[in-house]
Amino acid sequence: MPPAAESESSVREAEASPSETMRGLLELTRPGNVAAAGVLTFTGAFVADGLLAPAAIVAAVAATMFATAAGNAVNDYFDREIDRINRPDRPIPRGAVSARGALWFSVALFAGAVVSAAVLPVTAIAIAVVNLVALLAYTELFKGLPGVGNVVVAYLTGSTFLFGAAAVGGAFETTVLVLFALSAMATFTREVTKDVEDVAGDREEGLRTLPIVVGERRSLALGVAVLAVAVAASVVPFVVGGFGVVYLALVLPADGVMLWGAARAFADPSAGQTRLKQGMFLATAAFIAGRITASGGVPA
Ligand SMILES: CC(C)=CCC/C(C)=C/CC/C(C)=C/CC/C(C)=C/COC[C@H](O)COP(=O)(O)O
Ligand SMILES: CC(C)=CCC/C(C)=C/CC/C(C)=C/CC/C(C)=C/COP(=O)(O)OP(=O)(O)O
Ligand SMILES: [Mg+2]
Repeated sequence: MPPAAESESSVREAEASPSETMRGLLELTRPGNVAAAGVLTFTGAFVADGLLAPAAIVAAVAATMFATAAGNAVNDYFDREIDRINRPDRPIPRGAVSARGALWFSVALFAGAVVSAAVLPVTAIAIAVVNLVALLAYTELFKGLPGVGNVVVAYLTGSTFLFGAAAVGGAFETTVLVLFALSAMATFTREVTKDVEDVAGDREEGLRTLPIVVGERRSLALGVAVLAVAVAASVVPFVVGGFGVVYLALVLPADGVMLWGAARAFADPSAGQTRLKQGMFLATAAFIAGRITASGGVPA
């Protein structure tokens, strides 16, 4: 960052009160995502093994929540110039948190993730190591490559199911793998939609995101195709995973909301990505309800 800009942002930082800074730090973590990622991790463990290993579940959920918070905070640190254009209301561009403060905050959160994951089985530790490296490398290495950043975020989000299941020794249960695939595909579609929403700032910063390289409509069409596959596959946990009809009663409306969001994105990417997220959270509830009402097929 050039000295003048640095001094300008430090002037704004000097105006931030302690309460504004605390609120800014909390906002950096994107607490809604942190909570949701924790729920996904719990769901992976629950689907794989029920509640038979509570200590491992707690450690896995904590690791995921620390890692997601850390990833969001370090993403805003690296994105601070782009966000001055795309998201001027985010904590760093608005001066609530200094860039250096955000960086050290993310380091502390990453340390929490490492300590929490260290007590888990080796498969879970391996997933955590891969994820922590991917989170650190995402913005600088992957985000600016067409489609690659979207795939990385999609993997990271889906991996929470694998991580939770690995924490209790069931990482590769069929149903867990299906939930991994469903959430990864839906997240890919939402990430592409968010890139369409962010084209202005991303182009200004020279990022070669999918919409910038292949066009916005083609990118959105790819997102719809990927989501359609996920929607079609979303009945699998009911057909082969033993998830009850309650699962269908929740996942089918979730599918509808996600498809609605993907279609809406062509006219309004911001509204579309928000709708997609709502559908994804409803689908998460469907997974949990499905496992609670599961019969056969899934461990007691
Ligand atoms: C077809 C079907 C049934 C799909 C399943 C969809 C599903 C359950 C997706 C899970 C999505 C979810 C609840 C993720 C947790 C939150 C999270 C870690 C999201 C990753 O977000 C990265 C994003 O770029 C952050 O941006 P923003 O949300 O705008 O802050
Ligand atoms: C299981 C373990 C140990 C870790 C998983 C950690 C998880 C669930 C990560 C998924 C969420 C995620 C990818 C967070 C990192 C922050 C990120 C990449 C946000 C997206 O950044 P941008 O592409 O800049 O989009 P924004 O415009 O929202 O900033
Ligand atoms: Mg960002």
